Amino acid sequence: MTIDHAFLQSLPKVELHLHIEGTLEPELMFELAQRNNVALPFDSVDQLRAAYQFNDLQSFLDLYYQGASVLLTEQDFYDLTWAYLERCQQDNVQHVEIFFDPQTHTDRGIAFATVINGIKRALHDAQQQWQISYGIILCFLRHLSEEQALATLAQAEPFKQHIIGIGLDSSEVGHPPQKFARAFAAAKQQGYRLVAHAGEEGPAEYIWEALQQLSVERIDHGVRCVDDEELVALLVNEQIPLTVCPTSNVRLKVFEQMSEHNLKQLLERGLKVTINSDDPAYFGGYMMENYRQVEAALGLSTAQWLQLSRNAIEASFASPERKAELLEQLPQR
Ligand code: HPA
Ligand SMILES: [Zn+2]
Repeated sequence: MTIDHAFLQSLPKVELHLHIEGTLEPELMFELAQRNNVALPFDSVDQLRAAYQFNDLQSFLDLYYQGASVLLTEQDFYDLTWAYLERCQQDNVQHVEIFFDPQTHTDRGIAFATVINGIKRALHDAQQQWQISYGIILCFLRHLSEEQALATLAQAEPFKQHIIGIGLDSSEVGHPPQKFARAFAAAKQQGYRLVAHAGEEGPAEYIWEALQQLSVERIDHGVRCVDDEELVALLVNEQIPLTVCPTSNVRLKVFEQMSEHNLKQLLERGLKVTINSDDPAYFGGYMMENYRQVEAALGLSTAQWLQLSRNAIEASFASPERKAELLEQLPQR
C-alpha cells in the first residue's frame, strides 16, 4: 500500500534528538528581542530567515548561539519550550527527550535555575494538557573544556531529579568524545543516562570513542558509521540506537540532498534507526516534515515506518509502562 499523510500522521511519535534552543522560530526571536531589549543584527524576520543558508555544522552553530542571546528570563524558556510542544501536539509526538545547552546561557550570566525551571514548567504543563511524556537531557558543549563540563555537571546537581541524561553537542570535528571521558564517567556515577553526538561530520572513530570511552547508550546522528564495517556490525548486534536527523543532515550538507540520505540503507542493514528533527526552527522541519521528506525522497514501506516508530519507542528512556502504552498505539497493518 502507498504511504499517505494520514498514515504518517497516525504514527505515535517519539522525539529523541531535539535541541530546545534550535526550536526558536524567527518570529519568537524578534518578539523576545523586543521584550528584553536585546539588539539583533537583522532588520526583520524575513532577513533572518534568509540568513539560514548553511555550508556545514559550524556555519549553523554561529547563528544558533547568536539567536539564543534573546533568552533571558524563565518565562522566555517557558515560551520557547511551549511553542515546541504545541508543534508536537500537531504532529502526534507523544514522548520527547529534549536537549538543552546550559553553558550557552550560564556563560551569559543566566542562572542554571532560570533555564531549567522554564523548560521544566512547560513540559509539565504539556503533560497535564496533552499527556506528552518527557525527559530532559543536559548537553555539554564540546568546543569548551572538560573542566567547564565538570563545573556544569556540578551546577546541575540540585536539579538532578529533573534531568534524565547527559549528552554532548556543538562543533564535532577536532573535539573527539575522549576529551570528555572523565566528565561522562562522573555523570554515569551520578546515575545519568548517557548519549553523545558522533559521526555527524566527525569520523566513525568518534562513534567508537563515544561507545567505548563515554559508555553512551545511544548515538546522536551516527550516519557516518557506514565507513566502518566492524562498527556497523557492533551497532547492529548490540542494537545501539542512532538518532538520525534527516532535514538537518541535508541543510548542513552531510548529504547533498534527501535522495542521497543513507537512512533507508541503515534501516535495511538492521541498525536501530530513529527519525528526529534536531533544530527544526533552523532546518525548516518538525517531526512530520521530516517524515514527509523522507517518504517523498526514499519511499519506505509500511513495515519500515512501523519499524522506525517501534525503534524510537524502544530507544527512549521512558518507563516500561509508558513504552508499552506507546507500542499499543502503533497501527496494526
Ligand atoms: O546537530 C547538531 N550537532 C552538533 N551540535 C548541535 N547543536 C545543535 N544542533 C547540533
Ligand atoms: Zn543535534
